[in-house]
Amino acid sequence: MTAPSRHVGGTNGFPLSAPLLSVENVTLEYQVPGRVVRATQNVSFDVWEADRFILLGASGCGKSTLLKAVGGFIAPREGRILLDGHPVHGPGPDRVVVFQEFDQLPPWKTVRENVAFPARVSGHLGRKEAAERAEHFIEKVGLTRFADAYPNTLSGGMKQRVAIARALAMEPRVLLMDEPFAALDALTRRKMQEELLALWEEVRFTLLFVTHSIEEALVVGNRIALLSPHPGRMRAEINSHEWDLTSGGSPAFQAAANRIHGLLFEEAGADGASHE
Ligand SMILES: Nc1ncnc2c1ncn2[C@@H]1O[C@H](COP(=O)(O)OP(=O)(O)OP(=O)(O)O)[C@@H](O)[C@H]1O
Repeated sequence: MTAPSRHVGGTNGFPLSAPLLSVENVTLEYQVPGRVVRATQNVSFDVWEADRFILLGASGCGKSTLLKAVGGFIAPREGRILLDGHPVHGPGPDRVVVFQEFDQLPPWKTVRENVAFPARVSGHLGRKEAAERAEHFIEKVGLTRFADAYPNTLSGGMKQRVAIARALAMEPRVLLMDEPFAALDALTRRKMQEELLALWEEVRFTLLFVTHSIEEALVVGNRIALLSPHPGRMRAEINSHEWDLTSGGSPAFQAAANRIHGLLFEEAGADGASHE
């Protein structure tokens, strides 16, 4: 396993600041009739402010379950999750999730209402302030012309833009994204990755992003946790800040993708028995 990267500095090599989010030895399980399904085992990672941290792994390695646990929807069987040093005990507006599904927006609300309402409730804002914040983020995702439209009149990509604007307008401590672009066509997916990175450049939010695409992980993330399945365990953690949307197809990018593929599948397969 590669050494976990740390935001280190100073002369003694200690982290400059405490992590925003700490996942410490987290084991997650589902109780189903007659048995327990262990989704993750002993998973640990730290996310610092303004990180774009990726959970990458094959289907069933527990990525979504980890995201749900950080969201506070599932309690760890073992281990703990800390946000700003405090244990997570349930959902809260400091952690907002953007899902893959296009139906995550209430269809009876316009784009403007979809973005303003949660911001108003979570931020305890007045109507005017919430409306201003909504306008700001609707503009950031390029949907000003559609502010009065209803979700059913928008494309899949536009709905995801609304979901992102809605989440950012709530100003969460960490934005959780569960394969947000996986249901989009390849061109729209790439465009959305571009837009997300441009938004990050501007807003510098902290992102925890789930994907099973190695390429997407490399371009969207600055750090990547590789998980092996059944149950999900940390296989490795790597830095990926050197890659962006212009890197795709270069020999070095391809080599990085191949290396990750090897870490996820070939090496895991070779010694898989010791991880079960
Ligand atoms: N509600 C549930 N009840 C029982 N088992 C579940 C439930 N949700 C997920 N699991 C199991 O937990 C494990 C991890 O699932 P999870 O959805 O977190 O994986 P994932 O890496 O996100 O997969 P995918 O990429 O396919 O979405 C799997 O074995 C899955 O079958």
